[in-house]
Amino acid sequence: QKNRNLPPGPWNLPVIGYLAWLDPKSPYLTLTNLSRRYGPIYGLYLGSIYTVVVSDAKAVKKTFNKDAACGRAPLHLTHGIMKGYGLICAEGELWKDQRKFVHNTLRALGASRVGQNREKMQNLILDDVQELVQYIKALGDKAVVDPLELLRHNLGSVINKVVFGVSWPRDDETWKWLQDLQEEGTKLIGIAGPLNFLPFLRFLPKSKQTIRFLIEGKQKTHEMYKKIIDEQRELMKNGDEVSNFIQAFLAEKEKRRGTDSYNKFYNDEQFHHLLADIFGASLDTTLTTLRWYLLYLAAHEAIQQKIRQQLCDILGDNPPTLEDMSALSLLEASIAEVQRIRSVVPVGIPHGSLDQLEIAGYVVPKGTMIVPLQWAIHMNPEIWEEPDLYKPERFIDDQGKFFKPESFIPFQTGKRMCVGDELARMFLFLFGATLIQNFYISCEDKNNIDLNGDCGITLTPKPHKLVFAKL
Ligand code: HEM
Repeated sequence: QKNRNLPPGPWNLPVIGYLAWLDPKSPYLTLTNLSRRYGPIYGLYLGSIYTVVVSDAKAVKKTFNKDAACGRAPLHLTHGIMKGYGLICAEGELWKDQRKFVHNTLRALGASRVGQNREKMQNLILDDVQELVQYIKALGDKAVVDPLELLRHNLGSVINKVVFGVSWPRDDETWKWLQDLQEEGTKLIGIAGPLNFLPFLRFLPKSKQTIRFLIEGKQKTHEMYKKIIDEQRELMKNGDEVSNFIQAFLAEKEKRRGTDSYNKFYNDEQFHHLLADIFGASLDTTLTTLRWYLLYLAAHEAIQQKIRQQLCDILGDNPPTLEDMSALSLLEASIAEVQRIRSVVPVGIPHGSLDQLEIAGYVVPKGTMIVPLQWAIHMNPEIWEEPDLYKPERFIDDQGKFFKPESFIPFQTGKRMCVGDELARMFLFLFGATLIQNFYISCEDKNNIDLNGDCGITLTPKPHKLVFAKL
């Protein structure tokens, strides 16, 4: 290692590397412990894949700003199953083109800090927020519910409108099927982790079954997309302004007619993978963050009351709007603090090196998986005093304003940072503020509040119920 100037790291077994010692339920904890021992940049083998783990926010930023670090890790999931299509798994020219297209489309649809469609997007979200509030109120003065299904329907409903231009009722069969598939798929991707690193596991019957489920699920959703795309194509004939992702893609494809990119980047295969990526990347992450947020509010009733007081002082009885965001510093801070204390992607979304590159003086070879270890960064006691405590005031400056410390990277940083961060901020703010304004939220069993998560592709709260008491 010294001769090749690789980062330090633990001893690895042949073939399986460090996988034998990785806690399968909480791999982020094993990796965090190693970072305390070997430092903020260390290397190890996960199966056959050489991996560099970075647990320093500055180093993540510097690294992920380099073109050579903008690839995806050489995993079976990204390269074998998704075949490099879509956005999350794409690389090179395809990634650059589609990233720009997705970024511009989100802005044009109103998911941006400024612009005329911001209010349109806000109203689209608020419609579903209000529907959720009415639904919970109809369940009784003190509704005891698992927030998972409620939030998934209404968050998903906004996302369906933005991505597909479709709005399904709560009990629609296609919508239920899509949600179940998404949940099962996410679970299996988590379980299929070792498949990514140990190619020979793919030949075991159990693994074959998992891979078949993922591939069949993908094919079935793509079939469904085809029908929705045809409907949207018809609607576009009215000549109205583009109002969702499908229409934006069709319009962009038309613009590219006669150029190389028409077939290369705007083909059906890419289209379907891209739709699945936007849907999956936005629903899972915002849903999980909101679930954690409500659970933490229920477990910290005094903090919840302080946030409600600020809402009342600033808004009175008016519903929240995005204009109010900067004045509601405690609300913003309490959301950020939950994103810190329960990173929804605790090991981060890994990158892959497209070329040899330098990270903090070490030389990292081409084809390395680079892990931005969010958990270690967000729970580092040298940066965050008493990191295990929920303290929204960490994100409030001397003037009482919300601020983001450099070591806070739930959306990661650099050239490949989450493209939907603004949309996520809108979702979390509008759903969070409205629910606190309308309900007193508490835990069903106050003596048994479990704030530990289950780790698949995301870190999710364990199944739980909350009490929503009407205010
Ligand atoms: C709280 C909510 C969210 C969190 C915590 C989150 C987090 C992340 C992270 C950590 C990445 C990896 C960035 C990297 O590779 O460096 C990512 C990528 C991505 N996110 Fe999000 N995200 C959220 C919401 C959304 C939403 C609402 C959208 C909707 C458009 C979205 C779309 C994407 C896409 C398409 C990528 C892939 C970008 C690329 O590979 O270039 N995300 N997200």
